[in-house]
Amino acid sequence: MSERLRKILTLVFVREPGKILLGLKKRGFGCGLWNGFGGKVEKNETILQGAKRELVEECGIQADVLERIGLINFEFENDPVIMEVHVFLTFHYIGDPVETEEMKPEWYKDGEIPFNQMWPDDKYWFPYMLQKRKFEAYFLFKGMDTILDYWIKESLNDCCSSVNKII
Ligand SMILES: COc1nc(N)nc2c1ncn2[C@H]1C[C@H](O)[C@@H](COP(=O)(O)OP(=O)(O)OP(=O)(O)O)O1
Repeated sequence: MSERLRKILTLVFVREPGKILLGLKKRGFGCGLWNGFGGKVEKNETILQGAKRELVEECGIQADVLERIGLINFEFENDPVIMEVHVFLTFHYIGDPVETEEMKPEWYKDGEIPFNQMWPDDKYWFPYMLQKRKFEAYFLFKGMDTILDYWIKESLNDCCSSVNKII
């Protein structure tokens, strides 16, 4: 997998005890689905900087400390690009969530997460993230709705990625 083209993205979850902040994506990739906050890492920024920037841009929340909790590689059938998504978590943040052009934020209780309006992979790895168990995962999609193959393991390497990045 290391020789494939990769798009590097972030995905950030803001937590309160027993609650999680999700955003309804209002445009672009994943439009109409609830998700964490994040996006493409830009040139000249680290993955962590990208994660913090996207959190501010998408819901107005500033988090100085983000814990890297997961790494998910997504592959879409007939698409040569691997999406490498770095998942972060924070309980420490400044500001109240605000609606932006890209996301409509809302708090959900841990037991009331709307998996039927989320990416189909989420129900597999959310339990790790909610329990603060570091994980790595891989999903192969056919279209946007069907998972053809996947694995999850409870561990997370320090190193990030690979050759042939496109960001
Ligand atoms: C395929 O399964 C996915 N599941 C989940 N939960 N999240 C995913 C999946 N695929 C991508 N994502 C995440 C990763 C990012 O946080 C966003 C996509 O970011 P986007 O393409 O919107 O990036 P931006 O830089 O914000 O894009 P624009 O500014 O160009 O709109 O979804």
